[in-house]
This record gives sequence, C-alpha cells and structure tokens, in this order.
Amino acid sequence: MPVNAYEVRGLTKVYAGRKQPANIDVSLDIRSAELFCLLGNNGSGKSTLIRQLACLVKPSAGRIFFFGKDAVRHAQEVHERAGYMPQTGFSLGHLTVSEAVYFSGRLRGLTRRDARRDRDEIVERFGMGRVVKDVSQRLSGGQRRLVQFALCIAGRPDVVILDEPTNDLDAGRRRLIWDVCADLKHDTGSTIVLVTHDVAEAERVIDRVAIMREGRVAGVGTPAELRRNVEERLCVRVMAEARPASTWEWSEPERGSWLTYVHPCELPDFMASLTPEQLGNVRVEPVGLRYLVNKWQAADQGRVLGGVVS
Ligand SMILES: Nc1ncnc2c1ncn2[C@@H]1O[C@H](COP(=O)(O)OP(=O)(O)OP(=O)(O)O)[C@@H](O)[C@H]1O
Repeated sequence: MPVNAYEVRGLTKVYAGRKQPANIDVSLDIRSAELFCLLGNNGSGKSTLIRQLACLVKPSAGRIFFFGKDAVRHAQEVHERAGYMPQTGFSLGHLTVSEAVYFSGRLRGLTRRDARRDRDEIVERFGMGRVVKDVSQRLSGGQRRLVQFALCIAGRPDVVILDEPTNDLDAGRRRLIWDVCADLKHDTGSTIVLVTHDVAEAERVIDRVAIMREGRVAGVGTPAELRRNVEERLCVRVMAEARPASTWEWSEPERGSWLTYVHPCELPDFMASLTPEQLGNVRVEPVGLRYLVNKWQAADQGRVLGGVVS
C-alpha cells in the first residue's frame, strides 16, 4: 500500500497566552497524490493545522507523520519536500520574478539547467512574461499572489500546501490556479493540501475534504460521502430575469441564475409551481460542496463522520 503523505494523530495546538486550543485532538490521513481541502468557518483552526503540516509551528501534543517519518524530528526534510504558500505575506520580494522562481527551483534540488527550464515553463503558463524582470514586491497584489504560488510549486515539490491561494485573484487567474493544481497532481503525483473559501470553484479538483469546526475535525470524506451524510436535497437552478414566483427560498449567486434546494419528494410540487418559460430553463443537480459544508457546520457538535478517516 502506498505510504500516506501525512498521518496526523491526536494533534492539539495551544498558542502561547491563549486558553482555547486552536486545534483539538485532530486525527486524519492525507493520501499521497490526492487534493485534500480543509474547509470551515473563520477561526476554526485550518491555517494552524496546515502550518503544523508545513513544520512552521510545533504541535502542543500529538504527532504528525510525513511519508511515514515523524515530521517534527525531520522538519528539514519537510521544508525541502513541501512547498507552502501562506495566506498573507511575501517571500523573496527583493528578487525579480525570474530570479525568485529560478532560486526556488534550485532550493528544491533542481540543476541550473532544470531550474531555468522549470522557470520558463512556469512564466509561460502563468502569463508572467511581461513582469518577469520586475522586482516582485513592486507588482500588484494579484500578481504578487500569483508569484507566491509560482514559488510554492517551482521544482514540483512532493507536497504543495496552499492557504487561500486564490485570494485577491481575478476569475481567470483563479481558474489557472485550480488547473495547475489538477495538473500537478496528475502529472507529478504531488499531494496538495488546500485551505480555501472558494469552495464552489475548487470543487472540481478536490478529492477529499475535512470540515473543521472550533479546532476539531467535524467530518472527513469525499464530496459524495459527505453528500450521503447530510439531509437529502437537490439543487435546482432556474435561469430567469426575475425571481421565480414560488414559495421556495431563492438566492441569486450570479445575475439571472436563481438557486433553491428541494427535497426529492417535493420535486413534482416544485415543478408544478414554475411557469412554462421557467420550466424550459430549469436544471436539477446534486447539491454543491458549499451547501454540504454549511449543513455540516450547522449539525450537532457530536456528529463526526468516521474517526481517523483515511
Ligand atoms: N500566532 C497566533 N497566536 C495566537 N493565536 C493564534 C495565532 N494564529 C491563530 N491563532 C488563533 O487560533 C485560532 C485558529 O486560527 P486559524 O488562523 O488557525 O483559523 P482559520 O480557520 O485558518 O481562520 P481563517 O479562515 O479566518 O483564516 C483563532 O482563534 C486565532 O485567533
């Protein structure tokens, strides 16, 4: 059986001067070459957990195994094999984009020639040709974010740890990030550990998620497994100028696209409430991850899907 990228056991983190732990007895496995996403409300302990996975913060109790080895004892190996992109902050800002990407590849053990090739590929794929000679810290917020992502994946590390990578990025660049993550996983076999609030966009590339609540893991599973564990609902989308006139609660996440959630038993009544024009523009689909996470967050504290779930 392939070794898991991470095995986390009974992990607890209490920051100095704080009474409330940021992580409480967290146990989970992250498989090699999977895209694993941590979801949860602000302050639920996601960043704390991934900073410990990146060996930037020491656990107060519990253990982390990185490809079978104790991560704390082998922190240097974790730093070499895992790229980390923080939620905020900026590294190598005094170098040009070209130098920073090249240097990151070299730090991950690439030869000079391979680091140059890697840099050229990244610059081309990320459309950074125009800014390649600019000093990174003088770029716009979105460009700097993309450069941080580039530094994190330069040299194609075994593990890529991303904390809100799409913050401050426009739609095209957000899509680029998800595409690159999917390619890294398929082509290089990298394991990707991700924290994001862009759940709807990331869903297409996610293999499994852990839902965090108040420092604990409240559930781990594939989106399909989570879907089976929450109240059954279908997502109904109607494309219309105006809010459909029916008793269901509607939201309009994009202009002209109305969403509601319907129990399968209610579907005939629901359809009967629509006008012929709306019926021509209706789509019924499984509920998305965002809905599942909200439901899961609202569920009883005690309800945990599995124990150590691998
Ligand atoms: N360096 C620190 N020192 C003290 N407390 C901290 C530190 N970093 C985080 N915390 C606290 O730990 C708890 C968990 O924070 P963390 O940043 O891990 O949550 P998060 O789920 O990533 O939140 P967000 O979605 O807002 O980024 C919070 O109560 C936070 O105030």
